[in-house]
Amino acid sequence: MKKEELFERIKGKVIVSCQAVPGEPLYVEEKSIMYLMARAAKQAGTPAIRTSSIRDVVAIKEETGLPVIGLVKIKYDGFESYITPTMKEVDDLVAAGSDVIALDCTDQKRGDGKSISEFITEVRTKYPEAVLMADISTYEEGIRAWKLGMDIVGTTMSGYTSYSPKLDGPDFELVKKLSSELDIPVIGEGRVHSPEQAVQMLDAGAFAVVVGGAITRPLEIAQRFIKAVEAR
Ligand SMILES: CC(=O)N[C@H](C=O)[C@@H](O)[C@H](O)[C@H](O)COP(=O)(O)O
Repeated sequence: MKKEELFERIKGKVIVSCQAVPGEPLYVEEKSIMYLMARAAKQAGTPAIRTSSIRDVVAIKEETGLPVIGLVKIKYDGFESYITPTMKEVDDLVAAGSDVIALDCTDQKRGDGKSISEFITEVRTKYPEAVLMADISTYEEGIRAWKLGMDIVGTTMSGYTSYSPKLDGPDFELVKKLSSELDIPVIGEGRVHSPEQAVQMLDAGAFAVVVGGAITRPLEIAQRFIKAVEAR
């Protein structure tokens, strides 16, 4: 799908993130079951799915026919970044037909001696036509990713790097600042737990919103209910 067509499709919408990694209740070793979550999200009207792992990218594309924002979560020795940290994962996602490739564009430590600017430039050079999403945690990281030619910036990592604010809810401020500066889509992502917060993300300037755990992580949802009741 062409970049412009994809942008038109997701503008002002909720993209559902369907992810389960080993250790999570919905991770099944033998086969991907995330395509069932994606089926539900499609029926609800989502224009695209965000997912992790090659097998889930493939299964979800096959099930839904929707464009997919793909990433590979992997923790290499010496790396803090774990979202599509090296060219190997980028190559695999491209080969799997991922419509968008999401990668960590934070200042977190990389174990390969490359700066994040070098890595982004390598990816952009190798795949000039790919649609690349930068998962960032601060304003400065967002600006740098944009300057280096990333196509989309997402606030995915805000709250998950040691130096970004630890908020209970979404980072509306970051969305607001980035969307007023950048001429590429800024996706509001991370801890959007209610429909009201999704609307607030768009009101803050987000081009689209990604909602994950609040829809597709039953453990997280159940914990939130139980915690609230226990605190009563
Ligand atoms: C920090 C990190 O690793 N985020 C991951 C990135 O893809 C996913 O685990 C999140 O579910 C996704 O960002 C959506 O966020 P939330 O599930 O809060 O709606």
